[in-house]
Amino acid sequence: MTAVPQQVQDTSSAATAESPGTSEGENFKVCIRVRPPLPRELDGRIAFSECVFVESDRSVTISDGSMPLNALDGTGVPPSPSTLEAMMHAESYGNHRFTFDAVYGPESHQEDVYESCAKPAVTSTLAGYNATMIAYGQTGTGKTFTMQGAPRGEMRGIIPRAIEDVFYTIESGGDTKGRFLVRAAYLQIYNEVIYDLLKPERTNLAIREDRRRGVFVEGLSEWVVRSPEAVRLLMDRGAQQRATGATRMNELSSRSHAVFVVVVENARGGQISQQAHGGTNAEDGVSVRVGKLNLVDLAGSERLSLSGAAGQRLEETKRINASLSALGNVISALTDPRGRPHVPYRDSKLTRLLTDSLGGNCKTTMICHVSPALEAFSEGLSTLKFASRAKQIRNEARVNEDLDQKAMLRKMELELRRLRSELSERSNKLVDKRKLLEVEEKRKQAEQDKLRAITELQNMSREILLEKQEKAELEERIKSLQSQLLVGGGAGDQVGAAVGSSRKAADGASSSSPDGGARGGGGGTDAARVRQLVKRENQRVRKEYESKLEALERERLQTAEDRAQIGRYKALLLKQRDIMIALTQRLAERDEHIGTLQVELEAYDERQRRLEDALDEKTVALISLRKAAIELGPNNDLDRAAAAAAADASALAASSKSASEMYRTGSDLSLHMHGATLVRGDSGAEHIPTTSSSSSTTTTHAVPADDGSVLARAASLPAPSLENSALEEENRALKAQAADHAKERAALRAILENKVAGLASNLAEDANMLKSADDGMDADRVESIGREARALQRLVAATVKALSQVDS
Ligand SMILES: Nc1ncnc2c1ncn2[C@@H]1O[C@H](COP(=O)(O)OP(=O)(O)OP(=O)(O)O)[C@@H](O)[C@H]1O
Repeated sequence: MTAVPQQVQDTSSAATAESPGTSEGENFKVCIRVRPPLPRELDGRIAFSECVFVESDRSVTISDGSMPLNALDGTGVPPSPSTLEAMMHAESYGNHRFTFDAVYGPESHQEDVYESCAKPAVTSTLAGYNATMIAYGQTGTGKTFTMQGAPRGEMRGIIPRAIEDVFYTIESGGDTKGRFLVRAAYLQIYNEVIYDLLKPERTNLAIREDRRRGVFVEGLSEWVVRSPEAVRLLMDRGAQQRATGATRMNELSSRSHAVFVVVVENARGGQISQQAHGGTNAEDGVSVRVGKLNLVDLAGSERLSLSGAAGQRLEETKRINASLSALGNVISALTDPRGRPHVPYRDSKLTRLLTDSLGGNCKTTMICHVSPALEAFSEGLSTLKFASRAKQIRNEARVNEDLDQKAMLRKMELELRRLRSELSERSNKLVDKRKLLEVEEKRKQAEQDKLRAITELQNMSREILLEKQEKAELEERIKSLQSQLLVGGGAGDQVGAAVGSSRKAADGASSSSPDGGARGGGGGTDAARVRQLVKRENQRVRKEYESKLEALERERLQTAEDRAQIGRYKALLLKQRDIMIALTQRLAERDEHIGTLQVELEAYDERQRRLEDALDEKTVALISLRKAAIELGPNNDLDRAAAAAAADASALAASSKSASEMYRTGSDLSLHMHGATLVRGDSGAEHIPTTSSSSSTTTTHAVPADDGSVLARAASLPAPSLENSALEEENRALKAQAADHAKERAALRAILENKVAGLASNLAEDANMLKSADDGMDADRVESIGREARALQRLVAATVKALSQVDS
């Protein structure tokens, strides 16, 4: 092997300048992970050629293959300064060796990476530190694999393992003490815009900074989680929202920087108490530590010339490269050997968000990923140089005490405490209310008992009073009896004897007391007698009272019976009143009917009168004709015709008059039927017997013009035959008129008969009804209505009879 200048740049001296034990060096760790070759690299057109060689768990060499890797191996000769200088200007070829906090080769396991690289930072968050894990590297080098990996199993990445560890550590209670609250948030920076991956509607979020919270994303949703499973669900949800796309180097390339944030609050010491005014009491020995773990999966850098990206993909790549370049600038500024000039955190959202993680209050671990393939030599070398530079960053990590007492855990505990106290207060109130109700119930019961007792007492005292009164009455009676006995006033021989012996006994005892007999030794018998007397008297009085009570009871029953009877009478009276009202209505209707009939009758009379007048005039004319006929000679036709006409007229007049009178004097049962019966003679002519004086009267009447014409015609008859035929003609007309009249009369009679019969039957019904309901009714009134009805019935019968006679 020819001697060639060593082109190995060994950064180990710079990277490990600080001993691992010092805090600042510990706070910013840089690890390298080399992924295994992918199938596409192994099976590609160009045979796979390796360029990254892991030499130990802390050192790695990258070689473009232009010289043997082991060229310096075994020489142990450090490069001369001139050689180093030459190397610095020949960065893109040759062999480069780097030393870091840890180097993981292609065969490294997820668990190893987590345990040695991530775990210390993760557990430090439980102690109140900020910790950040940043996966850096070219696209397709395994950043997402390291951070997320598979959700379950051996391939689980740092994030799921970190979450599990957080909960495991809390639950196992090892070094951790107190109460914990774990919250999670998930965001992505895509095209320099911040998105909330757990609330996709929240976009374009702003980064803010304040003294208490440091740098934070305003409006980013935080989710309280109680188990690794809950966190896994959040991660899955967020991963679905994350921007990915296929690139030449990676089929599922992350096109955004993703940050999964876990905040752990730990309250230690005494309980958080709430002051009366609602604030917290800082003096109660409670300390709340707030640790924040940022798990950052950066989008991969990509050479535009190689990516072949265009359009949106090109824009994404540019933005990704720009933000990664800003990250490089921040790191350069932070590691500037001239000191710490302006650090351009604000040049990108990524660096702004990672302000604390880069040179601030944080325990940061950067895992830089490289591809083993020679084709990625240039990017790999660039990554290693970047990592080497970052390794010089110094962070100052300190425990975050929640001095302002605004930690969410504190707030939640206070809220919990407040709610608990409210609950207990309400429960107490409820109990109080229940007690109050019970007491109230008891009070009511007691009041009722008291009232009942008072009533009973009143009853008892009333009874006692009565008893006392009775007793006093009895005593009074006894006294009066005794006084009677003392004076010996005829109260019976037995009593007199008893008292007499009592007095004797009293005298013997030289006692002047009225009841001395009972007290004295010899008065024992007297006292017994008196008692017997009193007993008897008592019995008598009792009997007397009992009989009085019975009498009173009887009286009470009688009164009740009377009252019931009165009620019945009252009901009957009401019924009778209703019947009277109905009857009065019927009578009024009947009066109305009678009035109508009266009017009809009067009309008929009027017509009758006119007919009679006409007949009278005819009669006069006939008489004149008769005279003329007599003068002409016997048995002439004119004479016969005149006689027949006179008879006819006379009959008609009589008939009219009788009918008229019959109706006018309808109430008179001894109705006279004037007029005559029409008799048909053998000759066929009608014969009218002249029974009326009017028929033979010779009185002359003023003849009206029409009827006068008949007379005039008769008087001026040229021959008797002509006269006769005229008269016969007229006679026939009169007969026809009479027949019409008779028909009319018959019809009128039928109507009248029906109406009168109806009225009569109504009256009969009324009378019957009255009879059946005359219980307690005025007897005179009933009788008078009955009489009226009977009279009407008789009147009707007579009328009907008379009419029948007229007809026959
Ligand atoms: N250590 C590893 N062991 C096995 N396979 C790995 C490892 N690292 C990466 N891979 C595989 O390499 C491919 C690319 O990995 P990954 O997507 O994690 O890269 P990346 O750096 O996140 O890419 P990008 O920046 O484009 O998102 C995946 O198929 C992944 O499974």
